[in-house]
Amino acid sequence: MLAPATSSGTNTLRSVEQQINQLQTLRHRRRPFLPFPTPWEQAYLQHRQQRFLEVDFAMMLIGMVLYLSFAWADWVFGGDQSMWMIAVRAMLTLALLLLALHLRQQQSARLIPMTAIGIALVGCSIVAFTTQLEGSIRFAYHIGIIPVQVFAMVLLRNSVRSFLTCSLAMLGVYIFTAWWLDEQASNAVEAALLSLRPLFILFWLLLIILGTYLALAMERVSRLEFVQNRALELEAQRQQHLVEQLHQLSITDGLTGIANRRQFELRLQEEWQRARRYGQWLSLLMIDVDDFKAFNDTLGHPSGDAALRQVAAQLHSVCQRSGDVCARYGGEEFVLLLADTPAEAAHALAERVRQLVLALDICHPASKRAWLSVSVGVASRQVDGSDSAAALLRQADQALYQAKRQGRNQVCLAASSVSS
Ligand SMILES: Nc1nc2c(ncn2[C@@H]2O[C@H](COP(=O)(O)OP(=O)(O)OP(=O)(O)O)[C@@H](O)[C@H]2O)c(=O)[nH]1
Repeated sequence: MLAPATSSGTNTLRSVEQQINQLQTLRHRRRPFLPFPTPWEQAYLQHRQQRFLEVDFAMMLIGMVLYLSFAWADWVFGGDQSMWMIAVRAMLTLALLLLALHLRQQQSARLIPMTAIGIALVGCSIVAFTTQLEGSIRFAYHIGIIPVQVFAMVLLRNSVRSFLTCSLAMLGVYIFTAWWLDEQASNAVEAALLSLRPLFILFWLLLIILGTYLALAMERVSRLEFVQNRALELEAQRQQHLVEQLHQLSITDGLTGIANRRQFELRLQEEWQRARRYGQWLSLLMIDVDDFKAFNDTLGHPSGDAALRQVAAQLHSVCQRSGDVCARYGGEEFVLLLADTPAEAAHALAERVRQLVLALDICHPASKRAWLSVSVGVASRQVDGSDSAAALLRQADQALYQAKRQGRNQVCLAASSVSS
């Protein structure tokens, strides 16, 4: 029967519509940050990853090359400390490169948080270098933290959380180190530079505030774009479900849930053509409920409807093969189209159908048999170019008429079926 398929389609449609409504609510939220429910958050991270992966990865490589290239400064100004500073630079760059390559290959959504950790480590390494250097040159290393902060602004532009965590971690380490070491100036220039440190921290803070604002705006745009794309995808799914449902409705009988006459006529033409191509047998059973007007008149139309549904279910149960079609032809008349089935097999099946309906034990007070029964007309032919599907239908109808004339509750095989 077609009805259950339609109801599962309705459930899917409802779930798609619920998601569209949820997305609409999200879209109209005024808050600067747009968090998603967990499954969508995962999908969003994946989407962001795919969109920016290549461009961000190139930027990371540039950052690593720049960081490593400053080994020359360690070599020239590092004095006794130069070797370990270069070693730290090289090892950190190598570790970050391997990690970035791995996460890129995995298409992992952790690339952004890992980038934040990597940038924070680079920043901390520069703070560590400043603690080891002697003389005024160490203040050039202090300034070196600013390009790192700018890289954080660029690479973490779509993730406020990662940007803030990374930036505040670097600033925190810097302030803590400055306070803990309590550096002393050895000349007037150093004293002037040390007195400028609060200003430096203030500039840095301004940079972080600016970066946070940019990241919030960029992330919001990126999330809204994701919501919009998802809504479009779901809308396309909704349209497709609606078209499928409409199609199902157009080929289904509303009362019984089996195929309707329209669908039967289409399938009859298809099966007729197929049988003609392969020279196969095609059989048609026309089934009519006996004395149904009297049934309705005595038990009422609702009981008549219920009886028709039960009969349809029995008929449907005998259609086992994919080429078989069970349809309501109209009123209390049904048809079974049996592909690749010769006359004897069709006759046997028709007899089974008749008995199955009797076995329903539906009481029919106005019938002389006392139980609801059907008459069946059977027409079969081995299809060639000499005849038409309409002729097969006519023959089945004539056989049904004969079954009615002979007293109902019986099966009649069309004469033409035997001679074929
Ligand atoms: N309850 C109900 N009755 C229907 C439906 N479609 C057709 N009928 C009734 O089926 C009856 C068919 O009556 P007839 O064509 O006179 O045939 P019959 O009484 O079955 O007599 P025979 O076919 O000669 O045995 C009519 O009373 C229709 O109203 C339906 O969907 N529901």
